[in-house]
Amino acid sequence: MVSNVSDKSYVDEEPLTERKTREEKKKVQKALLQSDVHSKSDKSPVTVADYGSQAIVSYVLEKELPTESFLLVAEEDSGDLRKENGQETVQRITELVNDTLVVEECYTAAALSTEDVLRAIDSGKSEGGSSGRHWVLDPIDGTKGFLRGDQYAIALALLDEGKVVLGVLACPNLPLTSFGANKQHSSESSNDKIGCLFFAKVGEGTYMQSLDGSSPIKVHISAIENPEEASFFESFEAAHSLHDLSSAIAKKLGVKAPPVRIDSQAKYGALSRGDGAIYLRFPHKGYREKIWDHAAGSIVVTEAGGVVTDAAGNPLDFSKGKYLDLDTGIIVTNQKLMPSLLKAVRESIQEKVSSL
Ligand SMILES: Nc1ncnc2c1ncn2[C@@H]1O[C@H](COP(=O)(O)OS(=O)(=O)O)[C@@H](OP(=O)(O)O)[C@H]1O
Ligand SMILES: [Mg+2]
Ligand SMILES: [Mg+2]
Ligand SMILES: [Mg+2]
Repeated sequence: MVSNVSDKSYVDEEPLTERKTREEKKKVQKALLQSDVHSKSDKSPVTVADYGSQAIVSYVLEKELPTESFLLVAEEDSGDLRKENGQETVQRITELVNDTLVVEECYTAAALSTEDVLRAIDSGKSEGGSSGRHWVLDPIDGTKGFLRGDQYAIALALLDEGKVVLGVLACPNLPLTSFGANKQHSSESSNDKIGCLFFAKVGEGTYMQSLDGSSPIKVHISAIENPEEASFFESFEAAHSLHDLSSAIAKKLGVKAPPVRIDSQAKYGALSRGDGAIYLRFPHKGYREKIWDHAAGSIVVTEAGGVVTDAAGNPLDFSKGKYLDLDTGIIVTNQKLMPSLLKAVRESIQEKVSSL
């Protein structure tokens, strides 16, 4: 629940002209990106925006933290870009990066070369682990959502000795007020202002502010205790999570509302302010979860009072390198609902197995 919804800077409707400009920008962005989408070896999409975002975050972190030995675990690498047919794409990424850095006045002096950009992307090659400090970055989480003009997030976290101690989640298409069961694609149609930044530091709670810079407010996970009143989030993409298993779990719990399907770690952000009460994620057999898909989101939720575990109730372990080594899936809710959610998950998985 957003604690001070009476704060007018949050709930003011966006003026019509600004909304039109934003919609126009989105259309242009979408058209531009359709022609700049590439397929990675695992067949997932990557765009100039994924590479550009990784280059910028990596470059800025390294500039801002000159005294720290800088280790970054990030999703993208420059392998495909360094191939012969990657030159044109690298050129476009470099233009995008320089145009963006120019807007931030302190970086105007530095026009980056294509090699600087490739190097910045490759700073993200650290493997993570249980010792020292590692930044963890998903430069665009929910690339498919980004391409559809739906939800996506830029997700950055800091691991200290394998534990998440800081998380920042930028959700440019997430409405500032709420994203509930009846607002599945509200970023396209509502008058709400959009663009949220969530941030959490261990022991200090979770805060949200608008991406255009209002003052932060503290947010809290839903306090709902009766599952009949709860709504739940799951992946937009059926290929990323077993929707039929989530639906069986929700039915067993007595959840009445239909699932709210949104892309990316925006689900964790929305959950941290009480938009829904549960997040269920059950990837298809054989998929290995990466730490950059959950590190920032998990601290944003836990610092807001939530609990994040695997399907067996174990906390997520970010100390094992790039991958999360977990049992079956990821579930998130508040402390009150977790015991009954775990029971419903266990029973539904057993029923699924015995029906095979
Ligand atoms: N097969 C499969 N199963 C499970 N998860 C997968 C799978 N393939 C990809 N991914 C990862 O899902 C990330 C997108 O987040 P979500 O799954 O939460 O969003 S959604 O499906 O787009 O709704 C997405 O993150 P990005 O690659 O950053 O977009 C992937 O890391
Ligand atoms: Mg990806
Ligand atoms: Mg991701
Ligand atoms: Mg990504």
